[in-house]
Amino acid sequence: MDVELFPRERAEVAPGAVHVPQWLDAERQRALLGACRRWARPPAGLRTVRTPGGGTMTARQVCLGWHWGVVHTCPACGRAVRDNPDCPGPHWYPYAYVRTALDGDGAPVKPFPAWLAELAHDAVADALGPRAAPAEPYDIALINFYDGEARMGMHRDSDEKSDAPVVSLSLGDSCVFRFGNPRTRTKPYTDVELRSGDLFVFGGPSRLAHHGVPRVHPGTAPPELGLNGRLNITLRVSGL
Ligand SMILES: O=C(O)CCC(=O)C(=O)O
Ligand SMILES: [Fe+2]
Repeated sequence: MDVELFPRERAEVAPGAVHVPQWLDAERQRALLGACRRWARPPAGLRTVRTPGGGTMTARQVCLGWHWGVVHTCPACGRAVRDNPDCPGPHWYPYAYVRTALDGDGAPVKPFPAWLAELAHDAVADALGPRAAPAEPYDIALINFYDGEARMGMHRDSDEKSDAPVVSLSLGDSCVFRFGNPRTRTKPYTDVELRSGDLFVFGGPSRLAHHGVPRVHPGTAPPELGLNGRLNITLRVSGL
């Protein structure tokens, strides 16, 4: 990793949304990457997630603690569909947190380790202050792997029953992380470059803000990490 002439500064991107550059040092990044490689293996390993309407997400995902995925498939058309006018079947919001990889190999979700809950707690305390750290333990990890072509559309993390801040850790290639507002998927938003080792925490008035990843910059990972592509680990409190 190049040494910066001027270190990147921490920034409050929106109320309750803080970017802390280089929060994980090289050794902790390597350790977290090693854990992600173990979690990505079957059973209940890395999978392709379906989108409502019959497509697939370009980032592939593995979950810990609770599995987030498609639980309702339209009986008429077989797709994870919310509102398909061509389909005579009833439609539901197709996603939920469950304990098995229902839309993968059907195996039980891997456990959420205590050390990861501690890491999430420390991340919130560092980014937002010790009073912002929730009393309930962090118990969900969604780990997304992006190759150079992968993206993530604007969305809100709204399936949790807790308002505890979301903790996001990045490894590997840099990306453009678009952080918006709770009301619309469009402007106003701020584009932030997230690099390997960066922390981003969003809670309080920004807990339900729209966000997404419009672009990954291939080949920008620190060479000593040994990862082609980008991993993002989001840690959440389920409230379930
Ligand atoms: O990859 C990222 O930085 C964002 C991931 C995300 O928004 C999510 O998993 O819900
Ligand atoms: Fe998200």
